[in-house]
Amino acid sequence: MSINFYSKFFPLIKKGVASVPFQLRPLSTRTDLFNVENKSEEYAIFRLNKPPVNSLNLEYLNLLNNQLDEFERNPKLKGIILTSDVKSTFSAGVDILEMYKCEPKRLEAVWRAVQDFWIKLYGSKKIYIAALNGHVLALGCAIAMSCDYRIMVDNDKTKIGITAVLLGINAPSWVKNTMINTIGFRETEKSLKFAKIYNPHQALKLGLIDEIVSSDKLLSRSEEVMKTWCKIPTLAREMTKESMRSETLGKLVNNREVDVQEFITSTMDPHLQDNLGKYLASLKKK
Ligand SMILES: CCCCC/C=C/C/C=C\CCC/C=C/C(=O)SCCNC(=O)CCNC(=O)[C@H](O)C(C)(C)COP(=O)(O)OP(=O)(O)OC[C@H]1O[C@@H](n2cnc3c(N)ncnc32)[C@H](O)[C@@H]1OP(=O)(O)O
Repeated sequence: MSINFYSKFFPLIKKGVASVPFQLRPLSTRTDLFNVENKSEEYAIFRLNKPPVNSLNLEYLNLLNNQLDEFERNPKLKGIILTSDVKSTFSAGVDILEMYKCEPKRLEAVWRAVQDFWIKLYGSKKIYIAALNGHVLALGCAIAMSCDYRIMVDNDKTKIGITAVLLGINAPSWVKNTMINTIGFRETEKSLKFAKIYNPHQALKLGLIDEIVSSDKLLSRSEEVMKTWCKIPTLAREMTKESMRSETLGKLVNNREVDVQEFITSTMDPHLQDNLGKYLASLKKK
């Protein structure tokens, strides 16, 4: 069995990048939109910071994809804690303005960047812990589910879930598969079919998240879990992750064009555009 999981799929994402030689990286990276803090040689904290809700547009997805590549190029780094500096939101998913009244070419680029992000994250051999400080919606929920472990703040007002169906969107098969792998088939069917949104305690009961902690303990608990897992023999942990995830990953890697076309066709549908316009207005009205 191949142990080089990421580089097995990576050339399919961005030809040639897998051969970029390893270089020494700075201790931390800060941009206006995210912050990476290397806590030790072994793990880093990756904080999204695009107020008001960490919505994912093309430029942001490209930036985040570059950062995931950066993590992969560091062989000493074992894990990443993914969280957000934005108050009360982890991520509200794709920037709806990218989907509403959009140009097909731009929409295609957005979707390819979304696919890249999921393939890099779900396919990474490294340990990803999602420290969920706030709302985790739509693609934000798919991102959290693609991590190895989810810890969420204890706040009943915080929401997690995917409500695509309310707007007439059938969630892509790789999102469904990720959810099935997290909470099982029956709960996924109910969750997606009925646009279920959960508070942290409901999500914990379902297995959508793994732990709940008070907000002041979110990072310390995430670091505690990370430190424990960094002690597990790396090769065996990586091989186990690969064997658990390769089938699901391969279903998108080998089917990207169909997934792109399905997304463009469904998003450009006039009925969906109408729904998106109303939905955007309802968000702005609040
Ligand atoms: C189109 C929805 C389809 C659902 C898609 C389902 C997905 C299936 C899974 C994955 C892949 C498929 C394709 C993926 C698509 C998406 O991810 S689309 C994004 C769907 N996201 C949402 O429906 C979340 C919408 N947002 C909210 O519910 C709330 O904003 C909140 C995150 C709970 C935060 O609430 P609050 O703190 O009260 O903040 P406001 O609602 O006032 O929002 C602040 C401003 O941010 C704007 N905004 C919110 N979300 C988005 C977004 N996703 N894209 C762009 N802009 C967003 C909001 O309009 C406010 O703007 P103003 O300040 O009023 O200008």
